[in-house]
Amino acid sequence: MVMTALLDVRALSVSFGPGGARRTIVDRIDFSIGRGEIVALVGESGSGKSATALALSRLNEGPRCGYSGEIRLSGRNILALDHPDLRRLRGRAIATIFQDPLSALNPSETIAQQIAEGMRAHGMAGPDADDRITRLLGEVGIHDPDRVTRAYPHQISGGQRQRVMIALALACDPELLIADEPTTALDVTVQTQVLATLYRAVQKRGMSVLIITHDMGVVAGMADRVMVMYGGRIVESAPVETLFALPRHPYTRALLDCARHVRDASGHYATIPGTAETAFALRATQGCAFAPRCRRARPACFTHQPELAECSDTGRVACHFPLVGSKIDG
Ligand SMILES: Nc1ncnc2c1ncn2[C@@H]1O[C@H](COP(=O)(O)OP(=O)(O)OP(=O)(O)O)[C@@H](O)[C@H]1O
Repeated sequence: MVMTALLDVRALSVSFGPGGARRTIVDRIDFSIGRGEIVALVGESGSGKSATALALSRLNEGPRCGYSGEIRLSGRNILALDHPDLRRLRGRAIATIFQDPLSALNPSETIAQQIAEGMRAHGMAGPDADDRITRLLGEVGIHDPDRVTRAYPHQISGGQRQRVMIALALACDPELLIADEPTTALDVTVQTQVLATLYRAVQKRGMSVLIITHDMGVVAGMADRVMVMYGGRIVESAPVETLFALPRHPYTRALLDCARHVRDASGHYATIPGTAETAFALRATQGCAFAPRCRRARPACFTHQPELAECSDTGRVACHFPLVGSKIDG
C-alpha cells in the first residue's frame, strides 16, 4: 500500500538525567507513519518504546529530558514548536491513550466534563457537544452512555474507563493516535473487545496509529506495519505479513519464537537470555547492542554498529548478517 507520510521522524534521540549524566534512551531513530497507516512498535520492556511515543508530542519534556533530531507532522517540526502551538497540537493533531486510565483521568470531574473540556480547548465544543459526547461513548461500546457521562472515573469499570479514554482521544478527530499498551491493565476478554472497538473507530476515520504492545496477536490483528525496537534503536521495520513470515533480524525472530512458544531440540521453550536493559550499557561499545545475546553474532557485530538499511522493497533491518530464510542457522 503506497501512503504519503503523515509523521516523519529523523535522527530522533531522547535522553534522561541531570545535565552531565544524561543517558541516551532513544538513539537516532528514523521512521515514518503514513496517512491511515497502523504501525505497531514492539520490543522488550525497557527498549525505549514509551520514551519514543511520549516524545512525539513532547509529553516527557522537562529539565531532565532532552531531545534532538526532527519530528515532522504534516511537515511541521514538533521539536521546534513553542508552547502555545504545542498545546494546540496535543489532543487535536496527536492524541495519546495510556495504559492506566485512572491516573490519566481527573478524579473530581465527570466523564462528560472531561470530554467537553478537551473539545472546548480545541474549539470543537459546539451547541451539539452533549449529543456528540453521548454518540462517541456509544461508538466506543458504552451501553449506558447517559449514566456514564454523569459518572466520575471511580464509578465505572476498568474496561469502561479505557473506552472513555478512547472516546477522549477521538473527540477532536486527531490525525495521529498513539496507544501505549492501551489494554494491559484489563482482563483478557475485555482486552479483545476494547481493541476491536479501537480498531473499528480508527478504521472508520482513516486515522494513523502508533500502537505499542507486547502482544503479537494484537500486532497480527491490527497493524499494517511493525517496528521492532531494541536498546533504544529500531532494528527492523516491515509490513506485518512479511515480518511474521520472514523476520530478518535475529532479535525479531527470537521475539516471535517466544510469542509462539517455540521449543528447541531439547524441548525447552524459546527464551532470550539476558535483559534488554543491558543493551544501553553495551551500546557504548559501538557494536550491535543485541550481539551479546545473539546466537549468530560474529566478531564484526561487537565492533561495528549496524545501521537500519533496506533489505527488501518494503523492509529495513539493522543487522550485519540478517536472516535469509525462515530458519535460524546458527
Ligand atoms: N523519565 C525518565 N527518567 C529517567 N529514565 C527514564 C525515564 N523514562 C524512561 N526512562 C528509562 O528509559 C528506558 C526505556 O524506558 P521506556 O519506558 O521507554 O521502555 P519501554 O520499552 O516502553 O518499556 P515497557 O514495555 O516496560 O513500558 C528505561 O531504562 C527507563 O528506566
